[in-house]
Amino acid sequence: MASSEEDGTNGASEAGDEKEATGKRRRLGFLATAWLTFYNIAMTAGWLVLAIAMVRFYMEKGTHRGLYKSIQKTLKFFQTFALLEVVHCLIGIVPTSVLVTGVQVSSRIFMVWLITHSIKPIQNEESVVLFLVSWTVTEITRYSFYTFSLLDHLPHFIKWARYNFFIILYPVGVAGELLTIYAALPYVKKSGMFSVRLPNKYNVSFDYYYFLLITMASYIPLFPQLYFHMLRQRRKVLHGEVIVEKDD
Ligand SMILES: CCCCCCCCCCCCC[C@@H](O)CC(=O)SCCNC(=O)CCNC(=O)[C@H](O)C(C)(C)COP(=O)(O)OP(=O)(O)OC[C@H]1O[C@@H](n2cnc3c(N)ncnc32)[C@H](O)[C@@H]1OP(=O)(O)O
Repeated sequence: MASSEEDGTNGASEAGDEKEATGKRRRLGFLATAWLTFYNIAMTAGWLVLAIAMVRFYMEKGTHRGLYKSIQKTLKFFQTFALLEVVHCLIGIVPTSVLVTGVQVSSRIFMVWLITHSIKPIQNEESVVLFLVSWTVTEITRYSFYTFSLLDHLPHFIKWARYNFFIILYPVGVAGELLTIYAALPYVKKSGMFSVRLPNKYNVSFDYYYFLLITMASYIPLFPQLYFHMLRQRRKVLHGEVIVEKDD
């Protein structure tokens, strides 16, 4: 964890940040900046709507049962819209790796469409709330961070939150996702859904149950890479490591 001294800014680094932001806008061009600003504002608003809907639901009903059903349309829309993030990387308007973004976005799309949407009996699992809450807090922070950065008015708290909340929210979200997939396994095995059995005219077989087991196992090598990527970003942004390297 960073100390407040490490996280705080001083005059020199603030001036550096400002110069860097202006440089970034110039590099991006007007159209890309305008699009990203619109995209980030829309996504912040979308996830804020989701947060408000979840809090209102819980306050009115006093239970998490039925929560997923009540927010699913908004969730599906905004999480699917996030596929554009892969496009942003591919066309080079954001400097993030296509692979890192691809893994992050595809795992979310997979959770939304191929797990929670498709397997109705698991929609009331507590683990669904776990990943919904951690995704929502993360995305409100992340998209507002990008928006304020593009507008050159980044409050320190948003920057701090972007590069600290994930330390807890990432493992919590991953735990929620894995527990939800785990809860889905018996239903998938019993129903044989999305599976293709032999014999068939194409002579191929696919077992969704084993696919889910492999997917769960793939979190072991993939999640640490995303987590360490974020830790590196945190060191760069909050501790100014790259700025020091550039000055050298
Ligand atoms: C088909 C089945 C697939 C199954 C796969 C199974 C394996 C899955 C394993 C992985 C599990 C992940 C689970 C996950 O869903 C759980 C959660 O999310 S829980 C909640 C907590 N989550 C997080 O904290 C997520 C953190 N992730 C991210 O932030 C991003 O998605 C990530 C791509 C990982 C990192 O983002 P990035 O590299 O972009 O970091 P930065 O924010 O520091 O940005 C770098 C620079 O890019 C600029 N940028 C990026 N996006 C924008 C934008 N939209 N608008 C403007 N600018 C943008 C940013 O400003 C930085 O620029 P610079 O360096 O110049 O300052």
